[in-house]
Amino acid sequence: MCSAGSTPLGMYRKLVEFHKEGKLSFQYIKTFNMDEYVGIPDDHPESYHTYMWQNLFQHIDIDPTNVHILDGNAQNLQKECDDFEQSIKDAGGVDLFVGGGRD
Ligand SMILES: O=P(O)(O)OC[C@H]1O[C@](O)(CO)[C@@H](O)[C@@H]1O
Repeated sequence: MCSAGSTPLGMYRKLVEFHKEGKLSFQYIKTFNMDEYVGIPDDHPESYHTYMWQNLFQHIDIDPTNVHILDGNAQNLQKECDDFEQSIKDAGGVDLFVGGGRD
């Protein structure tokens, strides 16, 4: 479970570094982000989609189908959250939670 914000940035940088040094692969990793803004496009500079791709995902070998970030533009936000919860359960639950700030 990933978060955005300033707290995990240093860790994301280290993960990218380890990957580039050939010490770490994300090939079999599934990620879920804890939140996303409602009503801004995924490619908005402030979205958590943009944050995650710019700071981590585009630099590592993660399979994009293993990246899960809530759709803040879903027609039915409750259903989006419920489906997201189910996807987490289907993936076997959360093994590691990377929080940020006071979360
Ligand atoms: O780590 P920071 O900069 O305090 O940011 C925390 C923010 O990041 C988020 O965790 C984003 O995922 C928010 O929920 C939270 O408000």
